[in-house]
Amino acid sequence: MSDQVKVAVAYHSGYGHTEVLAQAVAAGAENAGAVAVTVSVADADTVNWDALAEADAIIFGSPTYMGSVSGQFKTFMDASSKVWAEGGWKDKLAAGFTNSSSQSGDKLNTLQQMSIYAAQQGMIWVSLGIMPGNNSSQGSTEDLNRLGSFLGAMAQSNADEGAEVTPPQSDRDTAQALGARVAAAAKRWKQ
Ligand SMILES: Cc1cc2nc3c(=O)[nH]c(=O)nc-3n(C[C@H](O)[C@H](O)[C@H](O)COP(=O)(O)O)c2cc1C
Repeated sequence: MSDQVKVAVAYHSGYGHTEVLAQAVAAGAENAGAVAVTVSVADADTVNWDALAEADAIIFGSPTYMGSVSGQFKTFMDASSKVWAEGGWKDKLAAGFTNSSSQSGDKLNTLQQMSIYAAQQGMIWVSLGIMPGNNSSQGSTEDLNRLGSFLGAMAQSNADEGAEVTPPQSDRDTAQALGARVAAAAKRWKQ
């Protein structure tokens, strides 16, 4: 067995904003020494299940649509019931990120959904591990974790702007930090 940690980022993105974050998460994992791969789950029939099976950690990403994961992400979750039946992802690390247009937008529900899903799969949930930013007179929207999440990484994309502009750099950096944290945790977990 190779010592190098493998991190897979399993994500759906309808309009590209969450995809930018998926790439940031993967970059963060790679910067921390892991091999990272992004796996689109937009079409449950063509998901790269092998890449997910080979990973030491899977980081889930979905936009928040109607206060929960997107329909496509939920279809992927349901399609993974075969993996669940076989305990295929048991003891892998898991984490999550989400993005929506409102500051809250009920993103917490999406991360909770992902963490319960990971628990059902017998996975071990890794939190964001960054103190809340932008919550004092000294804070700013440029802070890491500017939306103050603990369970996973949250991002906010203005509804009238494309993924080349929004979410802002602070959210991309927060996603990158999540990828690095999971890669480091997976390295320790693997020893
Ligand atoms: C069907 C639908 C439902 C949405 N529901 C929410 C929501 O509950 N809360 C919110 O803040 N934004 C909501 N949005 C906005 C998206 O979360 C936002 O546009 C996000 O950046 C889309 O990410 P994507 O480009 O990766 O699909 C919704 C958008 C769509 C299309």
